[in-house]
Amino acid sequence: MSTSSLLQPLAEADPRVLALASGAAICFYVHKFPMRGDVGLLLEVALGGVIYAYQRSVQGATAGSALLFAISMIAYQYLSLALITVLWRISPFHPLAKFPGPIINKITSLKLAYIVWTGKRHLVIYGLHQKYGKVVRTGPNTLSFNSHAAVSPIYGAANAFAKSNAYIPGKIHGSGLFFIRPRDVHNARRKHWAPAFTPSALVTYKPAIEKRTNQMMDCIAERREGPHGAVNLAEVIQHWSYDVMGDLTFGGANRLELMNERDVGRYVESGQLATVVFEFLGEVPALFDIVWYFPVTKTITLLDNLAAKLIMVRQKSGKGSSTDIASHLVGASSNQTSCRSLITALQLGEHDTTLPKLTQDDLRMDALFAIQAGSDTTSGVLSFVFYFLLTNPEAYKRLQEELDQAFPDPDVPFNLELLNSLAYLDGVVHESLRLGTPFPGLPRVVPKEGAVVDNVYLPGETIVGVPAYSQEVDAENFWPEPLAYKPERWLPEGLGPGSRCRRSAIMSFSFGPYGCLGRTLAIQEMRIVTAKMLLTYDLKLSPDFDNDAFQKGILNMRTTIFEYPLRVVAHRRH
Ligand code: HEM
Repeated sequence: MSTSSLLQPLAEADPRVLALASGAAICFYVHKFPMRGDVGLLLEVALGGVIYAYQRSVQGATAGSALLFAISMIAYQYLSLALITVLWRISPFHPLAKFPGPIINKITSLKLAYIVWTGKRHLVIYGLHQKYGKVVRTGPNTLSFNSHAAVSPIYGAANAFAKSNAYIPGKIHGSGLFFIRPRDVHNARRKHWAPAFTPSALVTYKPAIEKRTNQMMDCIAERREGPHGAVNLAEVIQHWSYDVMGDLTFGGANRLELMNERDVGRYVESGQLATVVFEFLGEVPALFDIVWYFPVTKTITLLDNLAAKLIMVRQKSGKGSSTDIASHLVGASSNQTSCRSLITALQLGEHDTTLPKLTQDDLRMDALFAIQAGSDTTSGVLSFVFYFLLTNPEAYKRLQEELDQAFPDPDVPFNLELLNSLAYLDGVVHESLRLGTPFPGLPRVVPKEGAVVDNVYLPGETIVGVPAYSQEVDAENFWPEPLAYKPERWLPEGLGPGSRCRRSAIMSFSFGPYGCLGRTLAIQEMRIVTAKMLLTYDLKLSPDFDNDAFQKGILNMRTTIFEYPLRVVAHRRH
Protein backbone atom coordinates (compact mmCIF):
# COMPACT_ATOMS: atom_id res chain seq x y z
CA MET A 1 0.00 0.00 0.00
CA SER A 2 1.47 3.43 -0.97
CA THR A 3 2.07 6.23 1.56
CA SER A 4 -0.53 8.44 -0.11
CA SER A 5 -3.22 5.76 0.26
CA LEU A 6 -2.19 5.33 3.92
CA LEU A 7 -2.66 9.06 4.49
CA GLN A 8 -5.90 9.13 2.52
CA PRO A 9 -8.21 8.54 5.57
CA LEU A 10 -6.32 11.27 7.45
CA ALA A 11 -6.84 13.71 4.62
CA GLU A 12 -10.56 12.91 4.56
CA ALA A 13 -11.07 13.06 8.35
CA ASP A 14 -12.64 16.08 10.01
CA PRO A 15 -9.63 18.29 10.91
CA ARG A 16 -11.22 19.14 14.28
CA VAL A 17 -11.27 15.43 15.17
CA LEU A 18 -7.63 15.18 14.14
CA ALA A 19 -6.75 18.20 16.29
CA LEU A 20 -8.59 16.76 19.30
CA ALA A 21 -6.90 13.37 18.81
CA SER A 22 -3.46 14.92 18.50
CA GLY A 23 -4.15 16.89 21.71
CA ALA A 24 -4.84 13.59 23.48
CA ALA A 25 -1.66 12.06 22.03
CA ILE A 26 0.43 15.05 23.18
CA CYS A 27 -1.12 14.77 26.63
CA PHE A 28 0.06 11.17 27.02
CA TYR A 29 3.47 11.92 25.50
CA VAL A 30 4.18 14.90 27.79
CA HIS A 31 2.99 12.91 30.78
CA LYS A 32 5.61 10.23 29.98
CA PHE A 33 8.38 12.53 28.68
CA PRO A 34 8.07 16.01 30.24
CA MET A 35 9.54 18.81 28.13
CA ARG A 36 10.66 22.40 28.84
CA GLY A 37 7.90 25.01 28.43
CA ASP A 38 9.72 27.03 25.77
CA VAL A 39 10.40 23.89 23.70
CA GLY A 40 6.71 22.95 23.89
CA LEU A 41 5.67 26.44 22.82
CA LEU A 42 8.14 26.42 19.94
CA LEU A 43 6.81 23.08 18.72
CA GLU A 44 3.25 24.41 18.83
CA VAL A 45 4.23 27.51 16.84
CA ALA A 46 6.03 25.30 14.32
CA LEU A 47 2.96 23.07 14.01
CA GLY A 48 0.78 26.14 13.47
CA GLY A 49 3.23 27.22 10.73
CA VAL A 50 3.02 23.84 9.00
CA ILE A 51 -0.80 23.90 9.07
CA TYR A 52 -0.76 27.45 7.70
CA ALA A 53 1.68 26.56 4.89
CA TYR A 54 -0.38 23.45 4.00
CA GLN A 55 -3.59 25.48 3.81
CA ARG A 56 -1.93 28.09 1.62
CA SER A 57 0.00 25.87 -0.76
CA VAL A 58 -2.12 22.69 -0.99
CA GLN A 59 -5.63 23.94 -0.20
CA GLY A 60 -5.14 27.34 -1.88
CA ALA A 61 -6.59 29.25 1.11
CA THR A 62 -6.14 33.02 1.51
CA ALA A 63 -3.61 34.22 4.12
CA GLY A 64 -6.40 35.28 6.52
CA SER A 65 -8.40 32.07 6.38
CA ALA A 66 -5.23 29.90 6.54
CA LEU A 67 -4.15 31.75 9.69
CA LEU A 68 -7.61 31.42 11.25
CA PHE A 69 -7.67 27.72 10.41
CA ALA A 70 -4.20 27.14 11.95
CA ILE A 71 -5.19 28.99 15.14
CA SER A 72 -8.48 27.09 15.45
CA MET A 73 -6.70 23.72 15.02
CA ILE A 74 -4.19 24.59 17.76
CA ALA A 75 -7.10 25.75 19.95
CA TYR A 76 -8.89 22.41 19.44
CA GLN A 77 -5.70 20.60 20.30
CA TYR A 78 -5.34 22.60 23.52
CA LEU A 79 -8.99 22.04 24.36
CA SER A 80 -8.60 18.25 24.30
CA LEU A 81 -5.27 18.49 26.13
CA ALA A 82 -6.86 20.62 28.87
CA LEU A 83 -9.98 18.42 29.13
CA ILE A 84 -8.07 15.16 29.45
CA THR A 85 -5.65 16.71 31.94
CA VAL A 86 -8.45 18.04 34.16
CA LEU A 87 -10.44 14.79 34.04
CA TRP A 88 -7.32 12.80 34.96
CA ARG A 89 -6.40 15.11 37.82
CA ILE A 90 -9.79 14.89 39.49
CA SER A 91 -10.43 11.23 38.65
CA PRO A 92 -10.41 8.59 41.41
CA PHE A 93 -7.57 6.85 39.52
CA HIS A 94 -5.09 9.69 40.04
CA PRO A 95 -2.31 8.59 42.45
CA LEU A 96 -3.14 11.51 44.78
CA ALA A 97 -6.93 11.03 44.61
CA LYS A 98 -7.21 10.03 48.27
CA PHE A 99 -5.69 13.28 49.57
CA PRO A 100 -8.12 16.11 50.40
CA GLY A 101 -7.75 19.65 49.09
CA PRO A 102 -9.59 22.37 47.19
CA ILE A 103 -10.75 21.17 43.77
CA ILE A 104 -9.16 24.11 41.95
CA ASN A 105 -5.76 23.21 43.43
CA LYS A 106 -6.19 19.63 42.20
CA ILE A 107 -6.95 20.87 38.68
CA THR A 108 -4.18 23.39 38.12
CA SER A 109 -0.88 24.44 39.66
CA LEU A 110 -1.69 28.00 38.59
CA LYS A 111 -3.80 28.25 41.76
CA LEU A 112 -0.79 27.55 44.00
CA ALA A 113 1.28 29.94 41.89
CA TYR A 114 -1.39 32.59 42.44
CA ILE A 115 -1.34 31.95 46.20
CA VAL A 116 2.44 32.49 46.12
CA TRP A 117 1.89 35.72 44.21
CA THR A 118 -0.39 37.11 46.94
CA GLY A 119 2.55 36.90 49.37
CA LYS A 120 0.29 35.13 51.89
CA ARG A 121 1.05 31.53 50.96
CA HIS A 122 2.18 30.69 54.49
CA LEU A 123 -1.21 31.81 55.89
CA VAL A 124 -3.30 30.20 53.14
CA ILE A 125 -1.52 26.85 53.52
CA TYR A 126 -1.87 27.08 57.30
CA GLY A 127 -5.62 27.67 56.77
CA LEU A 128 -5.85 24.66 54.44
CA HIS A 129 -4.26 22.41 57.07
CA GLN A 130 -6.72 23.71 59.66
CA LYS A 131 -9.54 22.73 57.31
CA TYR A 132 -8.32 19.49 55.68
CA GLY A 133 -5.86 18.03 58.21
CA LYS A 134 -2.28 16.80 58.17
CA VAL A 135 -1.79 16.15 54.43
CA VAL A 136 -3.38 18.47 51.86
CA ARG A 137 -3.26 18.26 48.07
CA THR A 138 -2.21 21.80 47.21
CA GLY A 139 -1.51 21.17 43.51
CA PRO A 140 -2.25 18.51 40.86
CA ASN A 141 0.92 16.65 41.85
CA THR A 142 1.77 18.47 45.09
CA LEU A 143 1.18 17.66 48.74
CA SER A 144 1.70 19.81 51.80
CA PHE A 145 2.60 17.64 54.80
CA ASN A 146 2.17 19.43 58.12
CA SER A 147 3.83 16.98 60.47
CA HIS A 148 6.94 17.16 62.61
CA ALA A 149 7.53 13.45 61.99
CA ALA A 150 7.72 14.15 58.23
CA VAL A 151 10.58 16.65 58.51
CA SER A 152 13.42 14.21 59.02
CA PRO A 153 12.58 11.71 56.23
CA ILE A 154 11.86 14.48 53.72
CA TYR A 155 14.72 16.89 54.54
CA GLY A 156 17.05 15.67 57.23
CA ALA A 157 17.92 12.03 56.65
CA ALA A 158 20.97 10.87 54.66
CA ASN A 159 18.54 9.68 51.97
CA ALA A 160 16.44 12.87 52.15
CA PHE A 161 14.33 13.61 49.08
CA ALA A 162 15.85 15.58 46.19
CA LYS A 163 14.82 19.13 45.29
CA SER A 164 11.95 19.46 42.81
CA ASN A 165 11.93 21.12 39.36
CA ALA A 166 10.92 24.31 41.15
CA TYR A 167 14.67 24.85 41.66
CA ILE A 168 15.42 25.23 37.93
CA PRO A 169 16.20 28.96 37.72
CA GLY A 170 14.80 29.81 34.27
CA LYS A 171 17.55 30.15 31.66
CA ILE A 172 20.40 31.49 33.81
CA HIS A 173 23.79 30.05 32.77
CA GLY A 174 25.93 28.15 35.23
CA SER A 175 24.92 26.13 38.24
CA GLY A 176 24.92 27.51 41.75
CA LEU A 177 24.88 25.39 44.90
CA PHE A 178 21.29 26.27 45.73
CA PHE A 179 19.97 25.23 42.30
CA ILE A 180 21.78 21.90 42.00
CA ARG A 181 19.27 19.08 42.37
CA PRO A 182 21.14 15.75 41.96
CA ARG A 183 22.36 14.83 45.43
CA ASP A 184 25.91 13.73 44.43
CA VAL A 185 26.64 16.87 42.37
CA HIS A 186 25.18 19.03 45.13
CA ASN A 187 27.34 17.28 47.74
CA ALA A 188 30.49 18.01 45.76
CA ARG A 189 29.64 21.71 45.41
CA ARG A 190 28.76 21.96 49.08
CA LYS A 191 32.32 20.85 49.82
CA HIS A 192 33.56 23.98 48.01
CA TRP A 193 31.41 26.09 50.30
CA ALA A 194 31.98 24.26 53.59
CA PRO A 195 35.32 25.96 54.55
CA ALA A 196 33.55 29.35 54.55
CA PHE A 197 31.27 28.26 57.39
CA THR A 198 33.60 26.47 59.80
CA PRO A 199 33.59 27.90 63.35
CA SER A 200 37.06 29.38 62.78
CA ALA A 201 35.95 31.06 59.52
CA LEU A 202 32.87 32.51 61.23
CA VAL A 203 34.97 34.13 63.96
CA THR A 204 36.94 36.03 61.33
CA TYR A 205 33.76 37.61 59.88
CA LYS A 206 32.97 39.32 63.19
CA PRO A 207 35.04 42.51 62.69
CA ALA A 208 33.45 43.14 59.27
CA ILE A 209 29.95 42.59 60.67
CA GLU A 210 30.58 44.87 63.65
CA LYS A 211 32.10 47.58 61.45
CA ARG A 212 29.06 47.60 59.20
CA THR A 213 26.74 47.50 62.22
CA ASN A 214 28.43 50.58 63.68
CA GLN A 215 27.99 52.24 60.29
CA MET A 216 24.29 51.33 60.44
CA MET A 217 23.96 53.28 63.69
CA ASP A 218 25.23 56.39 61.88
CA CYS A 219 23.10 55.63 58.83
CA ILE A 220 19.97 55.67 61.03
CA ALA A 221 20.87 59.14 62.29
CA GLU A 222 21.50 60.40 58.74
CA ARG A 223 18.26 59.08 57.29
CA ARG A 224 15.87 60.77 59.69
CA GLU A 225 13.16 62.61 57.82
CA GLY A 226 9.65 64.05 58.11
CA PRO A 227 8.00 65.83 61.02
CA HIS A 228 8.81 62.99 63.45
CA GLY A 229 12.38 62.43 62.29
CA ALA A 230 11.47 58.82 61.50
CA VAL A 231 13.54 56.25 59.59
CA ASN A 232 12.38 53.25 57.54
CA LEU A 233 14.24 50.75 59.68
CA ALA A 234 13.48 47.77 57.40
CA GLU A 235 15.16 49.57 54.49
CA VAL A 236 18.24 50.53 56.51
CA ILE A 237 18.61 46.93 57.69
CA GLN A 238 18.23 45.69 54.13
CA HIS A 239 20.99 48.02 52.93
CA TRP A 240 23.16 46.93 55.87
CA SER A 241 22.66 43.27 54.91
CA TYR A 242 23.76 43.80 51.29
CA ASP A 243 26.85 45.75 52.41
CA VAL A 244 27.75 43.02 54.89
CA MET A 245 27.32 40.26 52.34
CA GLY A 246 29.37 42.25 49.80
CA ASP A 247 32.20 42.37 52.36
CA LEU A 248 31.89 38.76 53.47
CA THR A 249 31.65 37.47 49.93
CA PHE A 250 34.41 39.49 48.30
CA GLY A 251 36.60 40.67 51.18
CA GLY A 252 38.44 43.91 50.48
CA ALA A 253 38.32 43.57 46.70
CA ASN A 254 34.81 44.94 46.16
CA ARG A 255 32.28 46.79 48.15
CA LEU A 256 28.57 47.23 47.99
CA GLU A 257 27.81 50.61 49.58
CA LEU A 258 24.04 50.75 49.91
CA MET A 259 24.08 52.40 53.33
CA ASN A 260 26.20 55.24 51.94
CA GLU A 261 24.83 55.55 48.44
CA ARG A 262 21.38 53.99 48.74
CA ASP A 263 20.36 51.41 46.16
CA VAL A 264 21.23 53.37 43.02
CA GLY A 265 22.02 50.14 41.12
CA ARG A 266 18.59 48.70 42.06
CA TYR A 267 20.27 45.56 43.39
CA VAL A 268 17.74 45.02 46.18
CA GLU A 269 14.87 45.26 43.71
CA SER A 270 16.68 42.97 41.29
CA GLY A 271 17.46 40.38 43.95
CA GLN A 272 13.97 40.44 45.40
CA LEU A 273 12.30 40.28 42.01
CA ALA A 274 14.47 37.30 41.06
CA THR A 275 13.51 35.54 44.28
CA VAL A 276 9.81 36.31 43.87
CA VAL A 277 9.72 35.19 40.24
CA PHE A 278 11.64 32.07 41.19
CA GLU A 279 9.22 31.27 44.02
CA PHE A 280 6.11 32.09 41.96
CA LEU A 281 7.05 30.39 38.69
CA GLY A 282 8.72 27.52 40.52
CA GLU A 283 5.15 26.25 40.95
CA VAL A 284 4.70 26.22 37.16
CA PRO A 285 8.20 25.49 35.77
CA ALA A 286 6.96 25.21 32.16
CA LEU A 287 5.71 28.80 32.33
CA PHE A 288 9.04 29.91 33.85
CA ASP A 289 10.85 28.73 30.69
CA ILE A 290 8.59 30.99 28.62
CA VAL A 291 8.49 34.08 30.87
CA TRP A 292 12.29 34.07 30.87
CA TYR A 293 12.20 35.64 27.37
CA PHE A 294 10.14 38.63 28.57
CA PRO A 295 11.65 42.02 29.56
CA VAL A 296 11.01 41.45 33.29
CA THR A 297 14.17 39.32 33.37
CA LYS A 298 16.27 42.41 32.56
CA THR A 299 15.67 43.68 36.11
CA ILE A 300 16.35 40.24 37.52
CA THR A 301 19.73 40.08 35.84
CA LEU A 302 21.00 43.38 37.32
CA LEU A 303 22.30 41.59 40.42
CA ASP A 304 23.50 38.68 38.30
CA ASN A 305 25.56 41.05 36.13
CA LEU A 306 26.94 42.72 39.22
CA ALA A 307 28.03 39.34 40.63
CA ALA A 308 29.83 38.54 37.35
CA LYS A 309 31.63 41.90 37.50
CA LEU A 310 32.58 41.54 41.15
CA ILE A 311 33.96 38.05 40.64
CA MET A 312 36.10 39.28 37.74
CA VAL A 313 37.43 42.23 39.74
CA ARG A 314 38.07 39.90 42.66
CA GLN A 315 40.03 37.48 40.43
CA LYS A 316 42.06 40.17 38.64
CA SER A 317 42.89 42.30 41.65
CA GLY A 318 44.13 39.44 43.81
CA LYS A 319 42.83 41.61 46.64
CA GLY A 320 40.40 40.27 49.13
CA SER A 321 41.76 37.42 51.12
CA SER A 322 42.39 33.75 51.38
CA THR A 323 39.30 33.62 53.52
CA ASP A 324 36.51 35.50 51.73
CA ILE A 325 33.65 33.49 50.17
CA ALA A 326 34.78 34.37 46.66
CA SER A 327 38.33 33.21 47.21
CA HIS A 328 37.14 29.84 48.42
CA LEU A 329 35.47 29.64 45.02
CA VAL A 330 37.95 31.22 42.62
CA GLY A 331 41.21 29.71 43.84
CA ALA A 332 43.15 32.48 45.56
CA SER A 333 46.54 31.57 46.91
CA SER A 334 46.79 31.41 50.65
CA ASN A 335 49.14 34.43 50.89
CA GLN A 336 46.33 36.85 50.03
CA THR A 337 45.26 37.69 53.51
CA SER A 338 44.11 41.30 53.55
CA CYS A 339 40.70 40.39 54.94
CA ARG A 340 38.41 37.41 55.18
CA SER A 341 35.51 36.67 52.85
CA LEU A 342 33.38 33.80 51.57
CA ILE A 343 34.78 33.55 48.05
CA THR A 344 38.03 32.36 49.63
CA ALA A 345 36.17 29.34 50.90
CA LEU A 346 34.78 28.59 47.49
CA GLN A 347 38.17 29.11 45.88
CA LEU A 348 39.82 26.69 48.21
CA GLY A 349 37.75 24.01 46.60
CA GLU A 350 39.90 24.43 43.51
CA HIS A 351 42.97 23.37 45.44
CA ASP A 352 41.25 20.14 46.37
CA THR A 353 41.85 18.07 43.25
CA THR A 354 39.13 15.61 44.16
CA LEU A 355 36.48 18.31 43.67
CA PRO A 356 35.15 19.23 40.22
CA LYS A 357 36.57 22.52 38.88
CA LEU A 358 34.14 25.43 38.88
CA THR A 359 33.48 27.30 35.63
CA GLN A 360 33.28 31.09 35.53
CA ASP A 361 29.49 30.79 35.25
CA ASP A 362 29.37 28.51 38.29
CA LEU A 363 31.40 31.05 40.28
CA ARG A 364 29.14 33.86 39.16
CA MET A 365 26.05 31.91 40.23
CA ASP A 366 27.54 31.02 43.60
CA ALA A 367 28.68 34.59 44.27
CA LEU A 368 25.25 35.89 43.28
CA PHE A 369 23.61 33.35 45.54
CA ALA A 370 25.94 34.13 48.45
CA ILE A 371 24.91 37.80 48.39
CA GLN A 372 21.25 36.99 47.92
CA ALA A 373 21.04 34.09 50.41
CA GLY A 374 22.73 36.03 53.15
CA SER A 375 21.15 39.46 52.74
CA ASP A 376 17.39 39.44 52.20
CA THR A 377 16.82 36.47 54.50
CA THR A 378 18.69 37.93 57.45
CA SER A 379 17.37 41.45 56.94
CA GLY A 380 13.78 40.19 56.71
CA VAL A 381 13.99 38.33 60.02
CA LEU A 382 15.86 41.23 61.66
CA SER A 383 13.10 43.61 60.63
CA PHE A 384 10.67 41.25 62.36
CA VAL A 385 12.89 41.30 65.46
CA PHE A 386 12.43 45.07 65.76
CA TYR A 387 8.80 45.07 64.69
CA PHE A 388 7.91 42.52 67.38
CA LEU A 389 9.99 44.29 70.03
CA LEU A 390 8.41 47.64 69.23
CA THR A 391 4.89 46.22 69.35
CA ASN A 392 5.66 44.31 72.59
CA PRO A 393 7.10 46.94 74.96
CA GLU A 394 7.45 44.43 77.84
CA ALA A 395 9.75 42.27 75.74
CA TYR A 396 11.69 45.35 74.58
CA LYS A 397 12.24 46.48 78.19
CA ARG A 398 13.31 43.05 79.37
CA LEU A 399 15.82 42.67 76.54
CA GLN A 400 17.25 46.15 77.04
CA GLU A 401 17.80 45.40 80.72
CA GLU A 402 19.56 42.13 79.91
CA LEU A 403 21.82 43.88 77.39
CA ASP A 404 22.58 46.90 79.62
CA GLN A 405 23.67 44.56 82.36
CA ALA A 406 25.86 42.42 80.08
CA PHE A 407 27.49 45.31 78.17
CA PRO A 408 27.83 48.40 80.37
CA ASP A 409 30.11 50.04 77.76
CA PRO A 410 28.17 49.93 74.46
CA ASP A 411 31.23 50.95 72.40
CA VAL A 412 33.41 47.97 73.25
CA PRO A 413 33.33 45.18 70.59
CA PHE A 414 31.12 42.31 71.67
CA ASN A 415 32.47 39.33 73.53
CA LEU A 416 30.75 36.64 71.44
CA GLU A 417 30.71 34.08 74.20
CA LEU A 418 28.87 36.49 76.48
CA LEU A 419 26.53 37.63 73.69
CA ASN A 420 25.63 34.04 72.82
CA SER A 421 24.90 33.23 76.46
CA LEU A 422 22.12 35.83 76.81
CA ALA A 423 18.96 33.77 77.20
CA TYR A 424 16.39 36.46 76.53
CA LEU A 425 18.20 37.69 73.41
CA ASP A 426 18.20 34.08 72.19
CA GLY A 427 14.44 33.95 72.84
CA VAL A 428 13.86 37.20 70.94
CA VAL A 429 15.80 36.00 67.89
CA HIS A 430 14.15 32.56 67.80
CA GLU A 431 10.65 33.89 68.38
CA SER A 432 11.15 36.31 65.47
CA LEU A 433 12.43 33.48 63.26
CA ARG A 434 9.42 31.39 64.30
CA LEU A 435 6.83 33.99 63.31
CA GLY A 436 8.76 35.70 60.52
CA THR A 437 10.29 32.88 58.54
CA PRO A 438 10.79 33.98 54.93
CA PHE A 439 10.58 30.52 53.29
CA PRO A 440 6.98 29.44 52.70
CA GLY A 441 7.74 26.31 50.66
CA LEU A 442 10.64 23.85 50.40
CA PRO A 443 9.46 21.46 47.66
CA ARG A 444 11.04 18.01 47.36
CA VAL A 445 10.32 15.00 45.10
CA VAL A 446 9.34 11.58 46.41
CA PRO A 447 11.72 8.93 44.96
CA LYS A 448 10.38 6.98 41.95
CA GLU A 449 9.57 3.89 44.03
CA GLY A 450 7.37 5.89 46.46
CA ALA A 451 7.90 6.28 50.21
CA VAL A 452 6.10 5.93 53.51
CA VAL A 453 6.37 9.07 55.62
CA ASP A 454 4.76 9.36 59.05
CA ASN A 455 2.61 6.31 58.19
CA VAL A 456 1.35 7.85 54.96
CA TYR A 457 2.22 6.29 51.58
CA LEU A 458 3.44 8.92 49.10
CA PRO A 459 3.40 7.86 45.42
CA GLY A 460 6.68 8.18 43.51
CA GLU A 461 7.52 11.58 41.94
CA THR A 462 4.94 13.45 44.00
CA ILE A 463 6.13 16.93 45.01
CA VAL A 464 5.95 17.24 48.76
CA GLY A 465 6.94 19.83 51.34
CA VAL A 466 6.51 20.53 55.04
CA PRO A 467 5.20 24.11 55.39
CA ALA A 468 7.63 25.94 57.68
CA TYR A 469 5.19 28.50 59.06
CA SER A 470 2.48 25.89 59.78
CA GLN A 471 5.01 23.84 61.76
CA GLU A 472 6.22 26.92 63.58
CA VAL A 473 2.75 27.85 64.83
CA ASP A 474 1.50 24.29 65.33
CA ALA A 475 0.10 23.73 68.82
CA GLU A 476 1.87 20.34 68.90
CA ASN A 477 5.18 22.18 68.78
CA PHE A 478 4.52 25.50 70.54
CA TRP A 479 2.00 25.80 73.34
CA PRO A 480 0.24 27.83 74.76
CA GLU A 481 -0.59 30.78 72.48
CA PRO A 482 1.26 29.44 69.45
CA LEU A 483 0.37 32.51 67.37
CA ALA A 484 1.52 35.04 69.97
CA TYR A 485 4.98 36.63 70.26
CA LYS A 486 6.43 35.37 73.55
CA PRO A 487 10.25 35.25 73.74
CA GLU A 488 9.87 33.76 77.25
CA ARG A 489 8.75 30.45 75.73
CA TRP A 490 12.42 29.86 74.80
CA LEU A 491 13.65 30.24 78.41
CA PRO A 492 14.24 27.04 80.43
CA GLU A 493 11.00 27.51 82.40
CA GLY A 494 9.07 28.20 79.16
CA LEU A 495 5.53 29.53 79.50
CA GLY A 496 4.87 27.50 82.63
CA PRO A 497 4.01 23.88 83.42
CA GLY A 498 2.90 21.85 80.40
CA SER A 499 4.11 24.48 77.92
CA ARG A 500 5.85 23.25 74.77
CA CYS A 501 8.67 24.83 72.77
CA ARG A 502 10.16 22.40 70.26
CA ARG A 503 13.43 23.90 68.97
CA SER A 504 13.64 21.26 66.21
CA ALA A 505 10.32 22.51 64.78
CA ILE A 506 11.97 25.76 63.67
CA MET A 507 12.22 25.05 59.96
CA SER A 508 13.41 28.53 58.97
CA PHE A 509 16.82 27.21 57.90
CA SER A 510 15.54 23.84 56.66
CA PHE A 511 17.56 20.75 57.56
CA GLY A 512 19.93 18.14 56.20
CA PRO A 513 21.95 17.99 53.00
CA TYR A 514 20.27 21.04 51.38
CA GLY A 515 19.86 22.94 54.65
CA CYS A 516 21.15 26.45 55.22
CA LEU A 517 24.93 26.69 55.48
CA GLY A 518 24.69 30.21 56.89
CA ARG A 519 22.51 29.39 59.89
CA THR A 520 25.13 30.08 62.59
CA LEU A 521 26.36 33.17 60.76
CA ALA A 522 22.81 34.51 60.42
CA ILE A 523 21.98 33.98 64.09
CA GLN A 524 25.29 35.61 65.05
CA GLU A 525 24.51 38.63 62.86
CA MET A 526 21.02 38.95 64.31
CA ARG A 527 22.36 38.88 67.87
CA ILE A 528 25.03 41.50 67.10
CA VAL A 529 22.64 43.90 65.35
CA THR A 530 19.84 43.54 67.92
CA ALA A 531 22.22 44.09 70.83
CA LYS A 532 24.00 47.03 69.20
CA MET A 533 20.73 48.71 68.27
CA LEU A 534 19.18 48.49 71.73
CA LEU A 535 22.40 49.58 73.42
CA THR A 536 22.76 52.58 71.09
CA TYR A 537 19.20 53.77 70.57
CA ASP A 538 15.89 54.13 72.29
CA LEU A 539 13.48 53.08 69.54
CA LYS A 540 9.78 53.85 69.20
CA LEU A 541 7.31 53.35 66.37
CA SER A 542 6.69 56.66 64.61
CA PRO A 543 3.36 58.26 65.65
CA ASP A 544 2.19 57.99 62.01
CA PHE A 545 2.96 54.24 61.84
CA ASP A 546 -0.10 52.21 60.81
CA ASN A 547 0.15 48.70 62.23
CA ASP A 548 -2.69 47.24 60.12
CA ALA A 549 -1.18 48.59 56.92
CA PHE A 550 2.21 47.19 57.93
CA GLN A 551 0.78 43.73 58.57
CA LYS A 552 -1.19 43.74 55.33
CA GLY A 553 1.95 44.79 53.46
CA ILE A 554 4.06 41.85 54.67
CA LEU A 555 4.62 39.61 51.67
CA ASN A 556 6.31 36.30 52.34
CA MET A 557 7.73 35.07 49.04
CA ARG A 558 10.97 33.31 49.97
CA THR A 559 12.14 36.83 50.58
CA THR A 560 10.10 39.07 52.88
CA ILE A 561 8.82 42.23 51.24
CA PHE A 562 7.62 45.01 53.53
CA GLU A 563 5.37 47.10 51.31
CA TYR A 564 4.65 49.49 54.14
CA PRO A 565 7.68 51.17 55.77
CA LEU A 566 8.69 50.21 59.31
CA ARG A 567 8.82 53.84 60.42
CA VAL A 568 10.77 54.18 63.63
CA VAL A 569 11.94 57.14 65.70
CA ALA A 570 15.42 56.56 67.17
CA HIS A 571 17.05 58.61 69.97
CA ARG A 572 20.68 57.99 70.91
CA ARG A 573 20.96 56.77 74.48
CA HIS A 574 24.48 58.02 75.21
C1 HEM B 1 17.76 34.42 58.81
C2 HEM B 1 18.53 34.21 57.78
C3 HEM B 1 18.49 32.99 56.90
C4 HEM B 1 17.46 32.13 56.66
C5 HEM B 1 16.05 32.15 57.25
C6 HEM B 1 17.95 31.13 55.73
C7 HEM B 1 17.21 30.06 55.26
C8 HEM B 1 17.66 29.12 54.37
C9 HEM B 1 16.89 28.00 53.90
C10 HEM B 1 15.47 27.67 54.33
C11 HEM B 1 17.65 27.30 53.02
C12 HEM B 1 17.23 26.07 52.24
C13 HEM B 1 16.36 26.53 51.11
C14 HEM B 1 15.77 25.45 50.26
O1 HEM B 1 16.05 24.27 50.43
O2 HEM B 1 14.98 25.83 49.38
C15 HEM B 1 18.90 27.99 52.92
C16 HEM B 1 19.94 27.59 52.12
C17 HEM B 1 21.16 28.22 52.11
N1 HEM B 1 21.54 29.33 52.84
FE1 HEM B 1 20.45 30.32 54.20
N2 HEM B 1 19.24 31.43 55.40
C18 HEM B 1 19.61 32.55 56.10
C19 HEM B 1 20.84 33.16 56.07
C20 HEM B 1 21.91 32.74 55.34
C21 HEM B 1 23.21 33.38 55.35
C22 HEM B 1 23.63 34.60 56.16
C23 HEM B 1 23.98 32.69 54.48
C24 HEM B 1 25.41 33.03 54.14
C25 HEM B 1 25.87 33.12 52.94
C26 HEM B 1 23.18 31.60 53.94
C27 HEM B 1 23.61 30.65 53.03
C28 HEM B 1 22.85 29.61 52.55
C29 HEM B 1 23.34 28.64 51.61
C30 HEM B 1 24.74 28.59 51.02
C31 HEM B 1 22.27 27.77 51.31
C32 HEM B 1 22.25 26.62 50.33
C33 HEM B 1 22.62 25.34 51.00
C34 HEM B 1 22.63 24.19 50.04
O3 HEM B 1 21.89 24.19 49.04
O4 HEM B 1 23.39 23.27 50.30
N3 HEM B 1 21.93 31.67 54.50
N4 HEM B 1 18.90 29.09 53.77
